[in-house]
Amino acid sequence: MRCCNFLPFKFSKMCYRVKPKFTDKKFVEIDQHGVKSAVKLRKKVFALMDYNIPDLIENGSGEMKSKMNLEDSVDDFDISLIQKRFPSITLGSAPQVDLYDGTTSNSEATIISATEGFEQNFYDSSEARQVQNTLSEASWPFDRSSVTFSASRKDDSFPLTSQSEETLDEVTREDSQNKVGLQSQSNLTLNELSLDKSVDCLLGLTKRQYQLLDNCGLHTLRKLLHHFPRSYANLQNAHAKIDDGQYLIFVGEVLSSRGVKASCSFSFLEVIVGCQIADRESACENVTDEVEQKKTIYLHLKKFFRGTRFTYKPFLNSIANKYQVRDIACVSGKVRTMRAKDHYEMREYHIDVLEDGKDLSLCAKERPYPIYPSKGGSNPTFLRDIIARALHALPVNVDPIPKDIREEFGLLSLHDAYCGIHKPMDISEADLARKRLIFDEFFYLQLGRLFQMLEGLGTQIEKDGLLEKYKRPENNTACTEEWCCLTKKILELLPYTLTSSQLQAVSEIIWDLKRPVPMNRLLQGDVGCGKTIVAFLACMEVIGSGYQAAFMVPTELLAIQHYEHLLTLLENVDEVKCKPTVALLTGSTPLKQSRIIRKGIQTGEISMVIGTHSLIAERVEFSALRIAVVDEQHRFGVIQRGRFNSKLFCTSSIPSMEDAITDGSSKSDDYMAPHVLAMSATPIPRTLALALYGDMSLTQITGLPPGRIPVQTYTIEGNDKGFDDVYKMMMDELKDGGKVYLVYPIIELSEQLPQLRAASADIEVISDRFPEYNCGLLHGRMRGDEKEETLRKFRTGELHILLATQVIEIGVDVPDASMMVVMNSERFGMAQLHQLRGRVGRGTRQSKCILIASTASSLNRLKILEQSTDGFHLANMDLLLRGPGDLLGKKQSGHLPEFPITRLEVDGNILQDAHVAALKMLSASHDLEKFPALKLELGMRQPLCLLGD
Ligand SMILES: Nc1ncnc2c1ncn2[C@@H]1O[C@H](COP(=O)(O)OP(=O)(O)OP(=O)(O)O)[C@@H](O)[C@H]1O
Repeated sequence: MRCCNFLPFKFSKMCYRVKPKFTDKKFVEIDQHGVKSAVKLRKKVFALMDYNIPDLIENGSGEMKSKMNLEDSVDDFDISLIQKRFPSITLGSAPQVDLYDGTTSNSEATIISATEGFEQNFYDSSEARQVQNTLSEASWPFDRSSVTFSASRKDDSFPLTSQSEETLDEVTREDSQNKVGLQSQSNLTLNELSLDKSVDCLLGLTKRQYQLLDNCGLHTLRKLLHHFPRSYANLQNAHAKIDDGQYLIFVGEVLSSRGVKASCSFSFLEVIVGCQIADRESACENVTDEVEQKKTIYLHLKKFFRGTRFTYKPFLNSIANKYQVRDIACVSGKVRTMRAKDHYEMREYHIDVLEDGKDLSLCAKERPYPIYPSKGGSNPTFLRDIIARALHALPVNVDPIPKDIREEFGLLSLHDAYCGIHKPMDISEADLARKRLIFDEFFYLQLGRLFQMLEGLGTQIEKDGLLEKYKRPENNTACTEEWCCLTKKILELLPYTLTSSQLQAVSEIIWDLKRPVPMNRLLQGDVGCGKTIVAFLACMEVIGSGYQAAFMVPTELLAIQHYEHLLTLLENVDEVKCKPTVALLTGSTPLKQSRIIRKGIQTGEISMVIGTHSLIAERVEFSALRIAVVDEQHRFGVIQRGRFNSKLFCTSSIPSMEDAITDGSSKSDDYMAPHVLAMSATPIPRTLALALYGDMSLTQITGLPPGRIPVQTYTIEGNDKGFDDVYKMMMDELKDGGKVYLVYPIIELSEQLPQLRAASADIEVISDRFPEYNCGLLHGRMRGDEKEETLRKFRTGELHILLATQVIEIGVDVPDASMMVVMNSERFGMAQLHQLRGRVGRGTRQSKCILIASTASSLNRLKILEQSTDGFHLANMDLLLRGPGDLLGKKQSGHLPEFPITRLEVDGNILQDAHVAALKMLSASHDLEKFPALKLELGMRQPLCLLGD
């Protein structure tokens, strides 16, 4: 066999076997063949095999020993001395610490407290701060002159070794102190502030790497830096037993450092670090031996480079020379056991060379090790390296938020935040960094929305007024005396008195209605708290001032219910000069009638219209629409809600109501978009509401009307015994004069889901079971009039049991319905179940709600409902359990801004800060002209077209 064919064959075989014992033998064979390139080939073998250096040293030829220059190193190196300085080297395996693992903030709190405890025990942080690490490995390709470092960061993760670099650090420190700040923002060059430079500004980035980043969508520094770690491994000091895949931290001596060209386009750096650790195994064998046994382990740190340019000798030498034999280094990362005993490979690692005379205790500190999610096929180690480079390339004064705002809200600078999230010295630093980045996510959202609202206003006074309104929402109420006559009259005629929370809500809304700026308000309240009357009163206020009102609901059933309710309320309103004319407009309204109604709306004869989506149809033209109420607003898209905005009114008043105009504001209010009052009966946590509707004012009705008895909730497993019990309870309730809802997840039986009970299939079963009571069926496939007829019969008592699907979930108000049974209730979300439950307990009767679960295991989640009837509490629980996406449903969560790092369920307080900060900035400069960097950043983050409807 020809030598050139033979050698590759032999090598490939060796590599395949990966048996270090054969290494020497094979080398002898190579030498025997006298191949010129034997040395070269040998390097390739090293590259491709898990070879065993000490074996080579002990068993190998002298030539090899001298080449490797390792013998002395091993002899001289007394790791035990160093290890004595690290009393913390006691821990073994460590679980990975997930940044976002838990569903509550507890996990984060535990991590922090655990770390704090650890730090207290093992080192004095002031000492630790003194240590300087060496230049990180990833820094080699940079143009060092362009790199600046933040001095405000307590520990620099990218410490410098040379004097000149320290001087640079000093300069930067002064620089950062002087430059950043509210007054000086105009001094910053916008170029410097831009995080949106292409990643190709990173020196040393190969074409292939650039391509890779581009493919993953990480084409700018911002994108790259916003690829946040998924979690942090909690680095532990190596103990005797090292397992595959652990993230460990070691201190040891560099035994060798080599840059090896493995092929014409492939090279690698290998640094071998020897570390001494306690030898548990031999200690166990020799129990009488009091002296602790030590053993040396060998870490093979490997880093691979692909590309011809990385195979040149100067490059290989430069990377190898960064680590000198006998350097003491702190190595952290993921270990992989090699075949040879006590040899471990690390491909994902971080190495810091420690300087002489420095306190090494820092190395014993637990250090979070960022773990990145892979993206677009690029591996996490690669991303880690590139991100490290991006951090180096990041100018220190990259922060568009002025210094005084940062100080006021206790925020890190943006530069430090990026360093802190990607290379934290400890978990608390990562946490601070995270706080800053979350702040930014909320801040720009709030800023953008407020900015846009201000832009829509003409005068400075109006702008100041709007900001003032947001700053002091508690002052924004109109007391009852300020209400118009019609509203006051209806208030008097109500068969009940409003609760204080309802009164407050009406006052807030009416205050807003009197402003020249279109209101955009969300009225939230628990099921049955009495939102409808609050909205009606708001409509009356507008009508009483000579304008029109529209009330849009998601279902026809609800529209009819509200219409009838309002007519009853207005029946007694005789003394008022102009009694409002109310119309009902839904998809089922006969064509002729709907034409008449539309005409009435257009001429202004109709002052209020209640209806479904039909109200926002283009053909419906209002004469003077001043308020649009959108009930169950989450059922409508943002666009649909926004449609009302196009219904500007062009005359100042309705002809028939001219006399009623009291506020005299009409003239100036021509061509204004109507006020929008959105209502939600699905309480969503305040944070989520603000995030979703950042541009909306929020009014909450907190209590329930007096005399309500909380609904008793029971969870029961749906087995034979369970159903027997439920039927018995139903019978008792019916005998007692009550009415029962049975709620089903589906209408017809399904072959795919045989465990589900279906409404139409059960009607016979229930009728047979309760022969002396009348049963009715209500579901979404029925015609509008059929549904209405069935509901009417149930309301009047002709029907005693109503088998329904979730069509009854919203708005159905039958006050004397006193019991609800929900079949397969695990199929419903918590908020949905709460809504359903809200259909009972609306009168003075003690009501029950029975949640039947298909399996025992699903009972736990339902038990939360057993314990609480507070919708806000349940919404919070739901948010924690399912996250905002599921809680809001597809339609609405589609409008939730993307929060890459924020968890809305736990980060609510930061949102409040961000809101205040945004108001401050805009108060200082309405158009942000004083803060060009901030304005630029806002434009980058929030393309304004995405913000509005
Ligand atoms: N202050 C009050 N005192 C007594 N009853 C009230 C009061 N306010 C409203 N109600 C009555 O409470 C019932 C529920 O009111 P309403 O339908 O407005 O609630 P809601 O908040 O819209 O509920 P849902 O979210 O279920 O639609 C109605 O029958 C209403 O007449």
